[in-house]
Amino acid sequence: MACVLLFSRLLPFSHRLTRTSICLLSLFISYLCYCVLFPADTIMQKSGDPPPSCQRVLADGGKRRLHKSLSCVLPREPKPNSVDASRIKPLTSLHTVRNDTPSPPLGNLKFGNKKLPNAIIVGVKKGGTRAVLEFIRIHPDVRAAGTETHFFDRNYDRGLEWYRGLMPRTLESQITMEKTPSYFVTKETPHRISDMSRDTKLIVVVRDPVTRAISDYTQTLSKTPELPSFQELAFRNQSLGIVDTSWNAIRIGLYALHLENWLRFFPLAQIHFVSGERLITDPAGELARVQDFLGLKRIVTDKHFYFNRTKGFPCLKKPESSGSPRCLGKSKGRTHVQIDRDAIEQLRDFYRPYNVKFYEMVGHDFKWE
Ligand SMILES: Nc1ncnc2c1ncn2[C@@H]1O[C@H](COP(=O)(O)OS(=O)(=O)O)[C@@H](OP(=O)(O)O)[C@H]1O
Repeated sequence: MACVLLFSRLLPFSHRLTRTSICLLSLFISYLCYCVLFPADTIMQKSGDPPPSCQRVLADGGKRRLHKSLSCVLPREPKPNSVDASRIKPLTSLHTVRNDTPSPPLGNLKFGNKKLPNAIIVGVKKGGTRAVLEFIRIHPDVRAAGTETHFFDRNYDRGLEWYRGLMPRTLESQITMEKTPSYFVTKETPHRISDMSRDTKLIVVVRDPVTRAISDYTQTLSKTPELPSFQELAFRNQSLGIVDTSWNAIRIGLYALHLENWLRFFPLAQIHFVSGERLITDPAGELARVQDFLGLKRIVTDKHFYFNRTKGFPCLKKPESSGSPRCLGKSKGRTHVQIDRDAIEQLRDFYRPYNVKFYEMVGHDFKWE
């Protein structure tokens, strides 16, 4: 329309112009018409300047213009690795879990933030710590570091920001967890965790110390076949029944002694003890108590477990990440080395007073006989 008007105004004078002038004039008019029909921002988009997501929203038209401007302006977060991304729950499912949870800010909508852990599985080695972590992380309000960080025992010099960097991204409504079983027997760990936050919730998976020691030995033997026999390591003098408490596999099982150190920094109410034995016979029951302790809705239930006869342990029916049933790896649930009955009886006698003391301290009889 603008082109036609312009032509009709200029035409009466054109007869006075030379052929060249007419040509130049037509070119100029064509340029003017082009500018009117294709405004500048459309041309920029077509040149590929804005990110693809912005282009797509623009193509939807004016109705979604606000949406467009937010998605284009928000800083783009780096893509997390595929495991992390698959573990992030859609917001809709979170809201069915906790209706009182306020919506996260728009910037965190997709990936959340890395936070220091609210809860740590601090022990004990070979108690069943991996099972507890894998089972609790099915919960949509829990996210966990996949590997043992060993921050409070081996990597403390690296600082809390390094530690935070190992954590998965969480939404405001989710809690962050990690597990490093050696924490329970490391002298410095309780006060270091307390320095990070006195509110940290602690979980200890305990198991009959005799079975635990044999499990520990079986694992070491699988890596070091030339290892001396269990009896040689466990006793200073087996005929006199003198146990070698300097051997780690024995020392770890002195739960009462280690717990004393923790109680100097944390109240008992802030420590939850999982029975490693019941974790195998009744995983849902133990997980119900863990969820209560963490202040979570009971979402992980017996529906999530089945007993795998080949493995001889409970396995997950449908883990969060893959959607197919899954058991723990081969290093969990190994066949133990055979230890003669006398040695086992001697170790039971040795541990008995420590166990009784431990039951008194925690107010629960774990019945390790
Ligand atoms: N569901 C399920 N599947 C497999 N294994 C299970 C399960 N629940 C508990 N357990 C017991 O966990 C024991 C290993 O304990 P941890 O995970 O704490 O070991 S480690 O300290 O991290 O190496 C492991 O010890 P071993 O049987 O001696 O290998 C298991 O008895």
